[in-house]
Amino acid sequence: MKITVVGAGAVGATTADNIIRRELAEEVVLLDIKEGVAEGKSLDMYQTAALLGFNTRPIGSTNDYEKTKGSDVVVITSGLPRKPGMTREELIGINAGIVKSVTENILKYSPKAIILVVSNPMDTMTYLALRESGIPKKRIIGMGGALDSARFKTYLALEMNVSPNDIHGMVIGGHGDTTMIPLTRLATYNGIPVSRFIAADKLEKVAADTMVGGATLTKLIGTSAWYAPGAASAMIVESIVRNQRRIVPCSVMLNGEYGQKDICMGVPVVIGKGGWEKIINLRLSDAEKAAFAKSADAVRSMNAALDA
Ligand SMILES: NC(=O)C1=CN([C@@H]2O[C@H](COP(=O)(O)OP(=O)(O)OC[C@H]3O[C@@H](n4cnc5c(N)ncnc54)[C@H](O)[C@@H]3O)[C@@H](O)[C@H]2O)C=CC1
Ligand SMILES: O=C([O-])CC(=O)C(=O)O
Repeated sequence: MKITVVGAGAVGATTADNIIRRELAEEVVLLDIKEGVAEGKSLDMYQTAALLGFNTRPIGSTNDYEKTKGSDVVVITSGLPRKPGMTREELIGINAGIVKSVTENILKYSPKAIILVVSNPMDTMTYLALRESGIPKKRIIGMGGALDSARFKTYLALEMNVSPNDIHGMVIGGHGDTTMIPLTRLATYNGIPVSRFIAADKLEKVAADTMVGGATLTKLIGTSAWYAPGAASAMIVESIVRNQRRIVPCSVMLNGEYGQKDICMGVPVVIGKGGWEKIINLRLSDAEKAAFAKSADAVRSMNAALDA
């Protein structure tokens, strides 16, 4: 098994670090355009092997795609992160060009790879990678809902003063400050609806905090987050390489599911060795359906900006 992570910045390096520590592949290639950075970070990571006991070999590359040849899974994190006060959508101008060229280069050397898109605005970048590559849709997955759901569970756990590990919940829709949909109605504390433990107004605040989870961190840190994004990306990679068939909300191409077509958006999917294997069709309430349709309108207008 060989995995490539493109972009050796905050998210890419953290993703690679999580993948390596869990020995998800024999080789992990980290690639960046900045001279020496991927090589340096890979060597730094490899020097933790003697301390942590893993056997995966990280390999750095300054824009040499030959080194990525034959990758089974590729994570694309290259691109600008937002600064405080910005939306993810404002990154489209620069990141679209980066994601397009990276996808082309990757597929030249790894035509069978499953691609996990992380760069923002993620739903549109996922759509772009699929449209430009023309590879089977099940091999292109956008990472957003895994992270948003982790944030949702964390805020629920903090509100209830319980372990996040006992909370189940999903965030679907677009990966944007106003487009994501935390499914409070379906969230549970070990199977028990969280509404039994949290008052309605508090639950609404948890949902609102989840939606601006990325913006809150960006304001605090000065750039966007990387620990949870890296862990979320590695979790999806693990479900692919170990064929765990976990249900994870991911941005995938819809063809009539959830009432939408020709758009990549976050819905629960089964993730296994073939990529996303099937979409789980949730029975949404009327309000949730309306929120999904509104979210789709926003994502669709962002996709239209690709051709503007
Ligand atoms: N989908 C999600 O849930 C999340 C998405 N993101 C997004 O991930 C992206 C990366 O964020 P960070 O790692 O924090 O940024 P960063 O600035 O730390 O790293 C980005 C890296 O990409 C590299 N890069 C730029 N153009 C490249 C190219 N053509 N080929 C290879 N490498 C190239 C840069 O040199 C830099 O090292 C951003 O677009 C950010 O918005 C971040 C967190 C969560
Ligand atoms: O907030 C951002 O710009 C980065 C991101 O997508 C997240 O952390 O959810």
